[in-house]
Amino acid sequence: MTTYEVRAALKNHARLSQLIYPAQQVRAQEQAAAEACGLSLYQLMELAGQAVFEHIQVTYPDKRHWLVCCGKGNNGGDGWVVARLAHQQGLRVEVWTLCPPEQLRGDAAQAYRNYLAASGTAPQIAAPQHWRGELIVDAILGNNVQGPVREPQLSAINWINQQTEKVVSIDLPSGLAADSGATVPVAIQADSTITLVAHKLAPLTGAGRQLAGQITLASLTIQDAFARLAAPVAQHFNWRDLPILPARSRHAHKGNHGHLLCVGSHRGMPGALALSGEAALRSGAGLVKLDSVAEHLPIYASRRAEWLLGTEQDLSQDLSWMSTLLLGPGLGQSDWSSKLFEQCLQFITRNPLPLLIDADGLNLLADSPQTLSHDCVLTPHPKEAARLLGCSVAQIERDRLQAAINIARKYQAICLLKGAGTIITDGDQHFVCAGGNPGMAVAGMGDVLSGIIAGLMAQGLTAFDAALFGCAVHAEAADRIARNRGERGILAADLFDQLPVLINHAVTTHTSQ
Ligand SMILES: NC(=O)C1=CN([C@@H]2O[C@H](COP(=O)(O)OP(=O)(O)OC[C@H]3O[C@@H](n4cnc5c(N)ncnc54)[C@H](O)[C@@H]3O)[C@@H](O)[C@H]2O)[C@H](O)CC1
Ligand SMILES: [K+]
Repeated sequence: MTTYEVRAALKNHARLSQLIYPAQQVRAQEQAAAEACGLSLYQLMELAGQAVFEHIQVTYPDKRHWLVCCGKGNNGGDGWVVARLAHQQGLRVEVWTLCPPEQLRGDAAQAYRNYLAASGTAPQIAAPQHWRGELIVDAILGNNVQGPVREPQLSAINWINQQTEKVVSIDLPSGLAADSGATVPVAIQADSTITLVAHKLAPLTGAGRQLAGQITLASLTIQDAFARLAAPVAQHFNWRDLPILPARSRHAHKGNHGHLLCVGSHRGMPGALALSGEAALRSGAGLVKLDSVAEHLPIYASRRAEWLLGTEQDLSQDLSWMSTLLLGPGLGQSDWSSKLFEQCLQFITRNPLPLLIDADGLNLLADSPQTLSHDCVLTPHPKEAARLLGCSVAQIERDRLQAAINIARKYQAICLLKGAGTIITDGDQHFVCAGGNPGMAVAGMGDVLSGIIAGLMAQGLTAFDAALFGCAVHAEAADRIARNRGERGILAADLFDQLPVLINHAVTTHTSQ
């Protein structure tokens, strides 16, 4: 397979709705973008309020008694617009303002005055007592949270999180830091979030994906002007965005599609390497060899005749045979593990070849850090990422993108940081996978992912392209199963049947066009 520019194709076909912007870029450019469209910032706030109001009416048509909680800034201003529109439509709406109205400034003050003129109803300052409504609009904090949430916003967030009614957040769940995803100390748990102007990173990865609920983007009619002015930080993508893989030549033979060597599975852990090895075959790798402890070989031989098999005695010759190395699934951290790890890394250092390090291979790498190459993919989950950076898991989760960038730069490799909204970066270009679901948080899913990516690298995709393609296919496979059978009870091996369909489906779809 010729080297294929998955990354370039994703970037060339990116829609604005897939680009992710730093909050500072949104705040800096939305005014110029609005003015380029003949709009004032206040008119943009009106559009924001209308978008939120219409979203709520469509999503929750039966909810006729709302509480709108407005903060001090323009996120609160959006809330005043929503409250006014709801009042004008005859809904029962109460406003809880965290800022005495006379202290409001700018567009937010204007939105408040328009609300008061339309409703004649003064807002309440204190937390509602014995409130019995149906829906809460979170207009407390938006994309401009600075530092840990202070009072009275903190108490308001905690009060809302204790209610049972539906919660709709404007722009971001209040308290969620737009770019890092930090929630210090707490953020709103929303049922849905209407993201304004452009996507920010936090709701798309890590805890933010849970806090935001269902995300809807409202670009407020300024998307084209905004895209010309602002610089995105990352791109959101999924399986449907993947470019076609080149069809295979008619006279291909198994040697054309890579010699993948999978090293791992210390004594008692045969399953990990089997999952990776099968995923690699299902992803189109030509020859796949498993090197593990001798006692596992009969298990592998009885499970899949297609594999070549070896032990640590064969490792030296197998390293010379291979074109791509997958190191780590089930490897363990024993002396046996360390010996194989060192032998593999020393070989790769002398003979640079595509390499994927996963699982305990990452823990062993963390114990003896060394720079690798951009033809290497590291696939840590947050705990392994913390080991690789020598920090805590909490620090990883407080800024997932920066953590992935730090790993990519420290080890000079592609970093795929697993978790909700997997992040893939080479340290300069950053992608967030939109696919995936909590049903993937089960044993073996990581082994399958590493097998898919290594299988694609064996077929000639670059490390970055294989990580992007493999991550999206892995997530889509699990999402299809979840759509059919629900999220609980998905087994890692269940993905195998989906893999050829998804990889070849891309080929079939595009070749038919
Ligand atoms: N017309 C427009 O500009 C539009 C803005 N949109 C909405 O506005 C927000 C961004 O508004 P901004 O005033 O910049 O910030 P916020 O409303 O998010 O909050 C700032 C506000 O909150 C206080 N604050 C900041 N940090 C903390 C903290 N850690 N604890 C407590 N309070 C905090 C701060 O003092 C300010 O008063 C954006 O999200 C949109 O919702 C729309 O895009 C429409 C056009
Ligand atoms: K909000």
